[in-house]
Amino acid sequence: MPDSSRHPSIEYDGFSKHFGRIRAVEGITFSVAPGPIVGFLGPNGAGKTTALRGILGLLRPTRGSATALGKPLEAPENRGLVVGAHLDGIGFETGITASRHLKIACLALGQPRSRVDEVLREVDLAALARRRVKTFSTGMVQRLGLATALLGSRPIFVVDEPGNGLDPEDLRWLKQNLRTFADEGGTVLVSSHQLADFSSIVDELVIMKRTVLYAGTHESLVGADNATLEEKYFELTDPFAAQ
Ligand SMILES: Nc1ncnc2c1ncn2[C@@H]1O[C@H](COP(=O)(O)OP(=O)(O)OP(=O)(O)O)[C@@H](O)[C@H]1O
Repeated sequence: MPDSSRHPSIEYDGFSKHFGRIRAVEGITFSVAPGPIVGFLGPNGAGKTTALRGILGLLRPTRGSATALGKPLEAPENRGLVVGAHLDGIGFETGITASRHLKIACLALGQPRSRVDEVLREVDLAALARRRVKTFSTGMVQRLGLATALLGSRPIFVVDEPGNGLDPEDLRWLKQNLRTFADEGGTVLVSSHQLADFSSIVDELVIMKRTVLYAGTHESLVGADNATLEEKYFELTDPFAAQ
């Protein structure tokens, strides 16, 4: 992002990912520093999840690089300790309880079991710790995903479409949590295609559609001509429809 006084935690440098003939992401370059909440926006199929999977070391770039704290996260033991992530469509073993799920994740991450109760409290799921995940609502599943991402007390938090399935109360809770994490010096990159949900919370924006269309502050995007984020977003992503 444009403020070079903060050392970036996430850096994409010419990152491209092709799946056969599908050019999902083409040469994206931007960085994210601790402090601001950075919204990663783009229409369906724009390549957001592919780019996030790149930073998590879950896929290899066709060209370029994606690094967190200066390194690619390909080693699984590094991945969990640097970046807490909650990706859209993540699966849970539905027959187990929330508490059991988190205990297994603690083992995988080398975290003490005491973190389980702490994160359950952080995401307001303590009362449901012994309920089976298959009985959870979508919002509860989202909270469990976020709890898993928070387990390692990591400096970077990457969240893909966290608003999906959340009611307004859940959404307010989520925004407050992301803000607290960022205010405490965490790095937050949160993807969405739901503009209204996040326009009130993101400080900086990366808007992409295969390539980066905008990377900068929320204020400078909408400020100059007093436009709304939605107007600017459509101008960038669908210039013909915006006319
Ligand atoms: N494993 C894969 N194999 C083939 N094509 C893929 C694969 N993963 C993603 N794609 C394609 O890459 C493009 C970008 O997909 P991606 O999921 O990254 O977009 P997105 O911005 O996250 O979309 P959404 O908001 O709908 O989740 C799409 O055309 C998708 O079909």
